[in-house]
Amino acid sequence: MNKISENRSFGGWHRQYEHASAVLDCRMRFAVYLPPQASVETPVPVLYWLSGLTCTDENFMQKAGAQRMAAELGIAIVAPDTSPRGDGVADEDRYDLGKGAGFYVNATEAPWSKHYRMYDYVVNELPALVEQEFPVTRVRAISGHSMGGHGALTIALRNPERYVSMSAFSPIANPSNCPWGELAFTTYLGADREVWKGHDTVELLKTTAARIPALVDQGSADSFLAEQLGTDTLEQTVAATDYPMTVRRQDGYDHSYYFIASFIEDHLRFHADHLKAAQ
Ligand SMILES: N[C@@H](CCC(=O)N[C@@H](CSC=O)C(=O)NCC(=O)O)C(=O)O
Repeated sequence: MNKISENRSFGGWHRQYEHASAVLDCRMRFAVYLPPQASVETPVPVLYWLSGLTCTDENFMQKAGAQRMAAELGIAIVAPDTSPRGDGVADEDRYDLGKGAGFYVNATEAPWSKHYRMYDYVVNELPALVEQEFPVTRVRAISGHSMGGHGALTIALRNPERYVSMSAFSPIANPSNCPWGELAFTTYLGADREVWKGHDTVELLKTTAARIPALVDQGSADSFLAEQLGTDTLEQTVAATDYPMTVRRQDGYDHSYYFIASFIEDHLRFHADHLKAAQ
């Protein structure tokens, strides 16, 4: 693992690292924010942040403005990249498939299955590395935006023993029934819609017995809301299953990081309550 940048921030440190990923079979970059409290004597819990289409580890760290509150609350934040990278990695000449669009699944279809295993990377390989290299505990929460909101919710719902809380901004909540999700799942997972259900928040909510506290924010002026995100279906499913998920509609907000920056404090405080209770 190589450190490739570091910046002091609110008394803590923002750092970027590059490492060889065995799971993805390529070199990967991720970012970590370590709050001032983090030390070997006082390890801190971790919030994993999964970004959306076209993003790298940098979008959230540079635009969300999360560091001040993470420093105050004593939470580390880890932001991985959104797909495998490198010259030998399969790609498509479009923004919603291939590099920058890993959809947090393990691809089973050629040529994608060689590198596109973002589910295993986020669930297992990256936390193992983070917990070995940094002064953090094994108490984790997970959040994300859009494609990353889909990733955060589905990964937590599939692994309730690994996360104390989950949240999302503008998640792709029902990817089996929207153009982004149908394209990605057909391409990475094949045509069997039963397989897709294992990576679809709405479908997972219908069958899970676990109850992970959850917060979702959705802007009313989001240009992707009608066609891609499935928020109405999410709300109906939460009500029908009595799932402990708060879905907030935020008037006039769009899909951008201006929206995320406006409400990230609420999400960090929400996660901090659950992370501290589990320490
Ligand atoms: N057509 C756009 C789409 C890219 C986009 O809007 N990406 C969002 C996430 S969308 C769902 O996963 C994003 O977070 N962009 C990065 C940012 O910093 O805002 C395009 O290609 O521009």
